[in-house]
Amino acid sequence: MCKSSQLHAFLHALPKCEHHLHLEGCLSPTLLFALSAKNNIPIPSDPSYASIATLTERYNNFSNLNDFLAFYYRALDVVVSVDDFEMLGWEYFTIANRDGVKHAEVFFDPQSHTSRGVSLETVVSGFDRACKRAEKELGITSKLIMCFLRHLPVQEARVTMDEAVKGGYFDGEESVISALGLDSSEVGFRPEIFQEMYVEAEKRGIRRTAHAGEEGDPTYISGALDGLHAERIDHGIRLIEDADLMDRVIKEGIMLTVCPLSNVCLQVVQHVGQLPIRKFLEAGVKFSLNSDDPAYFGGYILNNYCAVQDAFDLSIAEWKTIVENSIQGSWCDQARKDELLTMLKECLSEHAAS
Ligand SMILES: Nc1ncnc2[nH]cnc12
Ligand SMILES: [Zn+2]
Repeated sequence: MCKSSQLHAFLHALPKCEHHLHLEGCLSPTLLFALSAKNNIPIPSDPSYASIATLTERYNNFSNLNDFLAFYYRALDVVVSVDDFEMLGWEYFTIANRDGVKHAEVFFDPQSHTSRGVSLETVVSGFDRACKRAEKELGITSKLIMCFLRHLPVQEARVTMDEAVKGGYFDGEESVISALGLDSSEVGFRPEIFQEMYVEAEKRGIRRTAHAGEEGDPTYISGALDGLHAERIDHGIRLIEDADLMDRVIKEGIMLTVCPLSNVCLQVVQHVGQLPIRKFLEAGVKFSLNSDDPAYFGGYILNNYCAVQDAFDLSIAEWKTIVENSIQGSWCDQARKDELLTMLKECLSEHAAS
């Protein structure tokens, strides 16, 4: 709940688009223990995994991105079947629906599963089922974004991409996987390393984004733009450190997918008020607000909207800008964007009348 309960209702009602959400980051301690029991796969012996409560407590104390990622990858051992992946995806969509998400472009990390002997087909089939069910039962439209793990050798990304192409999942915006992303440990793993795959994806009509400027300096952002032809930047908050690059991002209309609670949990900033939200709004940098790995970072998208409101006391006009930009920066078709813009207009009128 936000400090202002009237604004909480308004933020709740806004038609949200989420662009930075790792489906694997929705594996809550409760679901981890449930899948461990169901699949008879032991929980790690580390004392942090003694109970749901100790694990939740450990999740409140990440020291940085790599500290978090070790828990994120280890937890995945319990996710093995198509049903498990569907359950994980469905966990996200049901909570996203509660929070007012209408359109979601969600990441998944195939290499974190294929390295354990789980096939790409199993992963994609399960997540795709969750996406289709979300559209049918909740009216949430979605896209799947396949991410390469940048800490692994580039040849392994090549193998993953070849497999996606061979499986018929990766050929144009309308295919099961409609976009490419890049995630995992950032510093030391520059975006340009993955250029070859991004060039091929562009030729295939695949949309492109990359994590950059989360822990890495602004050259990681320019590297993703120049080297990968990224159309969006995930996180990107360190853009604020380079005025010329910021001008370029504004001119080219590149949208950042900002994740406020994630940045606090991973100690990129000490509190949400330190994020350049107001500076981005004043300068005209487009951004959406997102939850990243909500099972680990203490909140889903509405918690992120509320945290920004509590820290910056934004006006209704500023929220209109944020939500409009997040609709326009989505990769859905124009008809869907028009529907979302109409929902936004209705939400604003209702708020004005209240
Ligand atoms: N915040 C994040 N940054 C990089 N890789 C990730 N994988 C899951 N969450 C991530
Ligand atoms: Zn992320």
